[in-house]
Amino acid sequence: MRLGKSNACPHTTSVFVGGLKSYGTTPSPFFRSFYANRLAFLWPYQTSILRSVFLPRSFAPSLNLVMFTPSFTSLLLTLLGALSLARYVSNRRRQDIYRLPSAPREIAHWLWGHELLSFEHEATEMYSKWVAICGPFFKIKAALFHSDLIVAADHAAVQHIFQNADDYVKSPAFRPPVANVLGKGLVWAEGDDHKKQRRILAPAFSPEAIKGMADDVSECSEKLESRLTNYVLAHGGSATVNIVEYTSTCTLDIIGRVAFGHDFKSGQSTEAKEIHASWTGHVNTGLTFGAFIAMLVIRALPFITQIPLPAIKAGGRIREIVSKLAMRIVQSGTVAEKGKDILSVLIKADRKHGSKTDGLTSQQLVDNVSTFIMVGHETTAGSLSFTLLELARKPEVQQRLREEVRQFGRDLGYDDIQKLEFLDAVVKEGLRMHPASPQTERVALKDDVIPLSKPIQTANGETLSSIRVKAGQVFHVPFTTMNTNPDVWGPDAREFKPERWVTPGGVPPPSDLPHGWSGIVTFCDGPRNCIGYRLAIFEFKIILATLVRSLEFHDTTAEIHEKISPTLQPVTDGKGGLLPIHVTLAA
Ligand code: HEM
Repeated sequence: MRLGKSNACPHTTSVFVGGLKSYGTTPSPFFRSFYANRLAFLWPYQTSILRSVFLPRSFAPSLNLVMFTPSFTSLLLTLLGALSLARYVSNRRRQDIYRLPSAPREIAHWLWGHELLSFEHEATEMYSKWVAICGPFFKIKAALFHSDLIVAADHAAVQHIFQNADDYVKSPAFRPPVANVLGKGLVWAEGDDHKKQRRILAPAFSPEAIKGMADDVSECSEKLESRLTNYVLAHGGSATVNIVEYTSTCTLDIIGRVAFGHDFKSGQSTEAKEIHASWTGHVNTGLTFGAFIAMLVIRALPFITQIPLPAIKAGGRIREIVSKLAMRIVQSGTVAEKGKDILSVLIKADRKHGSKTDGLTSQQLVDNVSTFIMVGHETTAGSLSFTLLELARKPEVQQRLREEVRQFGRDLGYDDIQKLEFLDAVVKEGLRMHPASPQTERVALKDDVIPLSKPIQTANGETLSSIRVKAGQVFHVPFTTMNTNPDVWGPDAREFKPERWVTPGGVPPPSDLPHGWSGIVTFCDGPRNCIGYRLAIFEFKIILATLVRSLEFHDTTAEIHEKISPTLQPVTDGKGGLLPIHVTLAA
């Protein structure tokens, strides 16, 4: 058993601020530490190696003859071999990844490692299987000869990673695509830039601010109810719909109104149609093998996102549409003095403090509005659509929810909705089982010691209650796996059972659950948790209550898969963003 102090590397303690670009042509500290770990030992020999590899023997006389004699080459190779061995041994001594259990090595592909299997299966399905074999902290073989990745589903380890957000950053490979689709707003920012943006934006998501959004949320939900009801009536009282198209137009309407007072007209405005078309293209491209390779190539060569490839252009198009809208409003300065939308709140706060240095720049305002529009509508729509599917598959649960909602009458205000106990349970269960972001990734910026809640028994009988990791180590944190782990939630962990939340002892005690909203990690945790979680939960509840009071949802025979692209997506008959549900009027 070992509990030790962090073995921090003095060269890698700087914070990853501003990303690759802000370092100009100098590699960022992340890259320095990342590549230094792997290649530094070759550096003194670079000239010799390059010459011996690239220059034909006939050129030797013009260089240094000694270098090309066989005895020198064998000496050099022996030296390199000895150095590699010494480095390998020292690395093994300084980190514990070698001692971690591994996902079965025999099923790893020589080129794609375990990563292709994860990509091909349902969201985090393989991680759940490997947790059952290896426990909640293990390694997998990465694709393209990248060093092994650690899958972290251990509660203490995950809390440590999320709380120390300056030391565990989003992967550099993740940032260029984010900048491309969402802009350089809160999701993209790191370090001090992130702290500043977060401090300025947080008041726009306070409980009071969300309460101020209640009318907009209710109106948009009622519009959705009318649209679906009219569609069903027009089809003789029953119809099969792609529920994602309905939920996502509603959540887009809501975020348009609450983010910058814009009406997307129930998906009928030109911008709404363009966003929908570009997003659908983006999702479907993300499901292809080409996208899997692209992700790996971006991981190895992040600058590739500057090249105008079709998939990259599709993401850029979403941003173009949304930023144009946001820019129009920011530049016109026509912010309603009484406006409660996020942009009005931010611009008014900026005016009040008259701060040009401490506030967000116009570009950051626009980038954050783009960010909120995209992450604020597709996420909630994804989890909500799967929750409606669960209700369609469990008619008795759906009926219980309908009865509770109906008892409260039609006008459900912000305070009323908090009193609906079973609605709360359904929403928690939907978010537990179908997190909109099924997994995330972090990279260690410095050497560290990570605590474990479940100690690991090594092959030679040692017990590890903490793990030493080196700078550059990549972690995958599978939220869905953590939320549905039978070791934590019991044998019915993967069943949709909202009643567990209202039954004494139905949910494990907080000490057995991870740190996070309601003991689940759906909204992440720590300084980078979801800033919009209150809005997400509130709109989830209002939309669900509004729909079930007048409509009934039924399962179809369609086989629906749950994939990640880039958020949680239903896939039916190979098509992403398609979740058929049969709808009738509720008795
Ligand atoms: C069911 C709905 C939602 C879920 C499950 C969800 C989940 C998450 C998760 C897991 C993260 C952390 C991602 C990571 O660091 O890897 C996150 C971050 C974020 N979410 Fe959400 N989200 C939802 C809805 C929303 C809404 C409605 C908004 C805004 C209107 C929003 C805005 C954000 C932003 C800006 C971040 C980045 C926060 C930061 O890095 O400081 N999300 N969300």
